[in-house]
Amino acid sequence: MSVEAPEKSRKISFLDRKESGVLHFVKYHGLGNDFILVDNRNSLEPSVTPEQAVKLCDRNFGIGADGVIFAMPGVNGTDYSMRIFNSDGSEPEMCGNGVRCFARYVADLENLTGTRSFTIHTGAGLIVPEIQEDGKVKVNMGRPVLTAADIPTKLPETKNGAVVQANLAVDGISWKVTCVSMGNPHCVTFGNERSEGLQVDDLKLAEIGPKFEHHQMFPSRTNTEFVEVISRTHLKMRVWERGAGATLACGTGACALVVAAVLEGRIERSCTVDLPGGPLEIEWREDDNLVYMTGPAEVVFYGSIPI
Ligand SMILES: N[C@@H](CCC[C@H](N)C(=O)O)C(=O)O
Repeated sequence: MSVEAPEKSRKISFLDRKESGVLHFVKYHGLGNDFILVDNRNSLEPSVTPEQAVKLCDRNFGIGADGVIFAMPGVNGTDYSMRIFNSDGSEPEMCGNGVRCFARYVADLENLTGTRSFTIHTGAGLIVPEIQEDGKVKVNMGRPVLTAADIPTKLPETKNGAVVQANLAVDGISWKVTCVSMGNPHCVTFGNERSEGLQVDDLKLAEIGPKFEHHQMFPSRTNTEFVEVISRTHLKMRVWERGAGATLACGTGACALVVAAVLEGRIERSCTVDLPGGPLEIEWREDDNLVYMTGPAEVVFYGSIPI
């Protein structure tokens, strides 16, 4: 693997390179949730297989990342399509931190500067990121899905057709969970029968996370957010991601937990979410039911690797 510093003068020539047998990529991160971005604008078929993605994401034997993201041609009139493989090779429908990185990446590929907005086709439908003047990316993340069958979860709907504070038994403890899909499934919990309010720093995430991810109540597995309420406009969370494990941030997860916290009557609709990698601003609008996420996306390095 070769690595190049992200200097402005070298970017264009690097991004234009296309030798066969070599993958040219740019690594980005959104609050430490890191991705290998691949220029796939010439095809709707990913140029990397799920098995290769697992190797590329390996932090000891590969580049190291939480996922591989492909910038593809748009469909149905959109500017681009985005697909992603998790670090275990599975393909999720959406990725919030990834879509912010995607916006910065395509702006770089197309040599665009200043404020820019793109329409992106994803497995979760149309997503619209906008690069702001300060370099942060504000994303229209669409509307949350709350019906059990569509999340999907086998847990019962408990409140107005949504799964709110349902009981989920994990290791003999009953957890209160609210389930939300932001295109991908999320199980959000603020506590269990032993402790009503979580202190998220005390959780043994690597022990408990996989038990939620693979729980029989989640037929497509699930991402799980463990949340501590700091105030009515401030939450703190740790996440166990489907297909990636403990990560430093999850954008769809931050959106899902704000929706869950509003449904549980814990917070206002506009909120700061502290993730291990830093804060995201999330707003769930009452008038049109859309969720907006604002946060950073940064280049880590440019690289090439034989494939
Ligand atoms: N980190 C992402 C979510 C990535 C997909 C997730 N692991 C899944 O399988 O659903 C985010 O920022 O949203």
